[in-house]
This record gives sequence, structure tokens and C-alpha cells, in this order.
Amino acid sequence: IGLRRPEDLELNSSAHCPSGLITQDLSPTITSWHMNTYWHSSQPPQGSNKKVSFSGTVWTQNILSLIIHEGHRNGTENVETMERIPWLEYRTKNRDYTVLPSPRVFATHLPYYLLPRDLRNKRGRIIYVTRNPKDVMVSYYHFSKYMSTLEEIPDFNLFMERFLAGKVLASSWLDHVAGWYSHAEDFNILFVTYEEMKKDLRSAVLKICNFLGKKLSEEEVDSVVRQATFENMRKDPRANYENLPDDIALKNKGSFLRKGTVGDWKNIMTVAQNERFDKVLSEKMKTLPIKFIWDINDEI
Ligand SMILES: Nc1ncnc2c1ncn2[C@@H]1O[C@H](COP(=O)(O)OS(=O)(=O)O)[C@@H](OP(=O)(O)O)[C@H]1O
Repeated sequence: IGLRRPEDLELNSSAHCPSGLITQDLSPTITSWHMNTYWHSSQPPQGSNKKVSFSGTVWTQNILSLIIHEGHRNGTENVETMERIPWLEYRTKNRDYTVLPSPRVFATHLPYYLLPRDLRNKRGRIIYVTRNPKDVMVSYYHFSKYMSTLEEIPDFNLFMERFLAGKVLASSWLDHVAGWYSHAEDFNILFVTYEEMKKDLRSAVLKICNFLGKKLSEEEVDSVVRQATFENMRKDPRANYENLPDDIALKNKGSFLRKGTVGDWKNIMTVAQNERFDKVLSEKMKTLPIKFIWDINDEI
């Protein structure tokens, strides 16, 4: 399809990323800025197909799967999320990605410069999903307790410094987001935020359908929205990653879908930690047009 095979990317994976964070030899990052890449297989029509997203990876994977696969939507097929939308950078089961049926959809946490090069020729669509970085950090903090493959750092202060320095799975959130935003015009990309999905899921689903050129009936959109709510995804073992092996997920320590809210950072961060975070963030983001939503009542 004109895209290089993932193994050609020569990633130097340094960590497991069972839930989707990417890792290369960079010091890794966060949990909720993610990216789902999507493209059709052989000979894709010009400029059509691919998508990536950041933050709310599993949520977006689920939404995409529900939009694209009628069998998922109507419950006649039962396919694991990671089978439907595999990770670009983690080839579980040694699958040959070049022979997957169209449309091919992938999730990734790769920075923009490591993506297959034809994405820069806009051959495929990218949905990039971001979430406010304080909630990302807090989500990742809990996630690292849940995943036995991640180092657990109980001291939140220390954890925050690691996060800000990019010494977490998938590397630096700040660099990742800054990189993608400043190179957006090279890609056929749709930016979606976790917070807008949370505030108005139906509009977000329609926005994604529109970007993909996928027409669903009103009832089908209703069905996607219903199945993509936090409450319903939490009950769905595929969406909640309940089938992860016990040696990867410590299920007695929680569940993958934990709280699913905007503003949980306020429950854990101190005033001093918040000020320190804001200082680092504003330095890094001062030239970028990103408005973060820190609270569900903030205007989008
Ligand atoms: N449907 C729905 N609604 C609201 N929130 C949702 C939903 N699905 C997943 N989530 C929340 O997304 C957080 C996990 O992020 P990711 O899926 O990106 O993680 S990962 O990169 O795949 O590890 C994690 O956030 P926290 O609950 O704050 O930890 C999940 O609960």
C-alpha cells in the first residue's frame, strides 16, 4: 500500500505496551495521548485512508471498530479490540499487517517522525486524540499500578517529575503533542479531544464518521454512541481488556477503564505540584495553539 512494513521502522522497543502506549528507545510516556492509525490495505485510493488518535486510545479504538464493523455494532461478531485495531508498533502474534483486509486500522503511540513515510503523503487518515495532560498523568499513574509490566512509582511527586521529563512509557507527552501539532499540515489528520468526546459523544462520533467518509443511519450512530459510553464499555470485556493475561494486568488492582472523567487530577495533585506542572507546560506549549480542558465545565 505504499506504506513501509512496521518492522522497517526499526523501533527499539524498550518496554511492553499492552494497553497501547508506545515505546521506543525514548524514555516513554503517558497513557492518554494516543494515536490510532487507520488505512485501507492494498492500493488505497489516493489520500483516503488512515487515521490516528491520541488520548482515549481504547475509547477511540472501540468507536472506530463500532463505526466500521457492522458485526461489532450489531453484536454478531466477537473480535478482540487488539485484533480489530492492532498496534502498529507491537506486532502481537506475528501478524502480517500487509495482508489485513481493508480498511486497515491501527493504533499507535508513535511520534510523528516515526510513522510510515507515506502517511506524510496523506495516503491515509490519522485521528489524533489528546487529553489534558494532568488527567493523562493521573490516569497513567494508576495504570502503572495495574500493569505488572510497568514500573510502579508510589510517590506521586517523583512520578510527576518522571512524567514531565518523559521518563515514562512512550516517552515525553509534551514532545509528542508539540511534534504532532507543529507538523499537522504534513498529514491528513483530524484532532479530537477526550474532553469533547466526554462532553458530546454523539457529535464526536459524527465528526469521526465525516472524516472517514462513512455514512451511518441515525440508529447506527445511536448504537455506536450507546456502546461507547464509559458505563457500557466497562461492561464489555473486549473494551475493558479483561482478557489480558494475569501476568500482564493485575486485575485485583483495578480495571482498565478506571474512572473515565475530566478533572480527576484535582483529586491527587497538590497546589504546588499543579503550579510546577503549569510552569513546564507553558514553557513547552507557548507557541502552540492548544487549549486544554481542565474541567468538565470549561468551554470547549
Ligand atoms: N468510554 C470511555 N469514556 C470515558 N473514558 C474512557 C472510556 N474508555 C476509556 N476511557 C479512559 O481512557 C483512559 C485510558 O486511556 P487509553 O485507552 O488511551 O490508555 S492506553 O494508552 O491504551 O493505555 C482511562 O482513563 P482513567 O479512567 O482516567 O484512568 C479510561 O477509563
